[in-house]
Amino acid sequence: MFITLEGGEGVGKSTQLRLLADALRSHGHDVLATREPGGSPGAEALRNLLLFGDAPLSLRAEILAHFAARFDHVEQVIRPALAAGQIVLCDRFTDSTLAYQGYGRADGDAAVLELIHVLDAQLGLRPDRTFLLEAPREVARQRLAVRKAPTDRYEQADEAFHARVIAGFQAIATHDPQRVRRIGTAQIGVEGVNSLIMKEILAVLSHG
Ligand SMILES: Nc1ncnc2c1ncn2[C@@H]1O[C@H](COP(=O)(O)OP(=O)(O)OP(=O)(O)O)[C@@H](O)[C@H]1O
Ligand SMILES: Cc1cn([C@H]2C[C@H](O)[C@@H](COP(=O)(O)O)O2)c(=O)[nH]c1=O
Repeated sequence: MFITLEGGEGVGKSTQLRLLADALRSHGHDVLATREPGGSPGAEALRNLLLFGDAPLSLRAEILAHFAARFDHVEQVIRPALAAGQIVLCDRFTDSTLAYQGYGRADGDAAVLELIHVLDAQLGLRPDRTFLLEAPREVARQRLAVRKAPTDRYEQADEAFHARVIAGFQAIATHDPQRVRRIGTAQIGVEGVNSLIMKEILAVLSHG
């Protein structure tokens, strides 16, 4: 089973990934928790370039770099883990490229979305479930302000960019409601979000 967590910065993806991995392990499952961009040595090197490199890439170069990282991660880490029967939990996947590059940078430009879909089709791996965590941007910004992590290129982008990213995620969820579950995180707290996601994952594991 391949599960992804998606959403803007500060909505709680990394927190939920850790809690889900612990909860699934306590139910006896073998779990791989991973992230994008990154998750394999080559992809982590590309993450550093994409998030903290001095030279910003042109849009299509940036998309290809995200997919270069993704192909390496899928081929070297995710597929072998799935083949070994592990549940794979991934913090971000192709939906983030659609939201950040396709909507955030390209404002939904059809040719750019098509490029991303073509690369994704070559990848040939779709998540069984995606949990789209959501919070008003102001709430997410306040959470990030207390978190001590270095600020990356995307976090530094202006509010109009982040508004397009959030609208992009909403469009993805609207087009694929069977796969993508939207969860508002502003009101229900970390544990509440975790139990909603666990309930759904356990249902999928028992009924398919
Ligand atoms: N449901 C929640 N309610 C309140 N605070 C939360 C909730 N979920 C996460 N947080 C807090 O918000 C901060 C950001 O959470 P986290 O790092 O998990 O977000 P993220 O989506 O992974 O962010 P990024 O994409 O920037 O890595 C953390 O300090 C975390 O403890
Ligand atoms: C996979 C992917 C990620 N991004 C952006 C989104 C975030 O701003 C960073 C990753 O940081 P995080 O703290 O690990 O969430 O990268 C992107 O723009 N495109 C992508 O495909």
